[in-house]
Amino acid sequence: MKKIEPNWINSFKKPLIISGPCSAENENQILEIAKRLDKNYVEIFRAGIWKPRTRPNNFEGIGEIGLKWLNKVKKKKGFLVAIEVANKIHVELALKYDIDIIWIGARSTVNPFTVQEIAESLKDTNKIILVKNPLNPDIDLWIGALERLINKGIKNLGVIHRGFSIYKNLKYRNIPNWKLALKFKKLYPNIPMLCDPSHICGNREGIFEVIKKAIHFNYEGFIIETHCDPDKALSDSYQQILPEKIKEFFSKIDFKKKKNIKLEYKREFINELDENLIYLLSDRMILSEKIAIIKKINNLLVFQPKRWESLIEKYINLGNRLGLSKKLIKKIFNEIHKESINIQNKII
Ligand SMILES: C=C(O[C@@H]1C=C(C(=O)O)C=C[C@H]1O)C(=O)O
Repeated sequence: MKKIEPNWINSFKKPLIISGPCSAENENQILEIAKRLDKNYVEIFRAGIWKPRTRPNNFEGIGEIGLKWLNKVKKKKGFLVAIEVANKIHVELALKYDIDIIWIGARSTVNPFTVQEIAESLKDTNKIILVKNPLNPDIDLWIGALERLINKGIKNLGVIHRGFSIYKNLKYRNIPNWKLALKFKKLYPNIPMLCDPSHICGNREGIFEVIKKAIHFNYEGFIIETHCDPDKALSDSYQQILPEKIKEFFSKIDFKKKKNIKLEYKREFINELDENLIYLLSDRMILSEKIAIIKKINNLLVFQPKRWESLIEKYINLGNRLGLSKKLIKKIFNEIHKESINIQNKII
């Protein structure tokens, strides 16, 4: 990748906060959210105009009229405005309505044809272009998207870590990969990196915990979804927070208090893995309950020595291959098995 000069981000407060609704729904909603966002914290107003929904027949965005509402936010409320684009027509409209910041969504970053089309229609723009990570944790795909934009003379670039798609939701809707994002940062230190806690979490509860982590990892900014009535939002209602929450949270953060990043980063990894272990254990015990119901109906014994012996042998071998002692595997799985038997005995 060509060298990128340090840049546009310096003209904003640190951290840069982009906020606003997942989707523009109506003019009142847009103006109300803009009114309630504190401009001492939020400098850029976001709103989805075209929404890439997983299943059809959902609200797929308000379209061009929403760009007029964003112009009002710009003129009346003094925010810069940001939207997502996913094709040439979106780009043309974004430029026509003088949108200041344009981002490419995760579902577009995965597709080089889409990125190429967007890059060509943005050719030589001075607008700020942000690229969300692709759905799958493939750093080259992310870098490739930036290269396509750079090749078309686009200079004001940034990236957004919005987490990666997973088959099964454990704690997150899209699991953050801090390691991959930090690797990116190391490779391209002059490209500002923002964090999108709303899409990482997929719920309101975890958002500020994710922001705190990202602050420790030196992220330059955040894109956070806000709505004046989150429960009634037409898209992603679970993850939007009230506009006032932004000031409430950021006013309490001491940005000078930095922790040891290397240690924090490793600890973060451990916490993440431990939490996933707990989620998996919970799933495993739920399955034991279901098995107990089947055993009850079929008059079977709870303890199945043959199955248990074959399982423990298999696990010891797998542990051995992965550098874990027989003693450890036996200890852990004996406890798990004991608990599983207790659960089943209560049902039978
Ligand atoms: C879950 C079962 O019941 C018991 C519990 C087991 C476990 O938790 O791994 C395995 C065998 C049985 O002793 C089963 O029969 O598969």
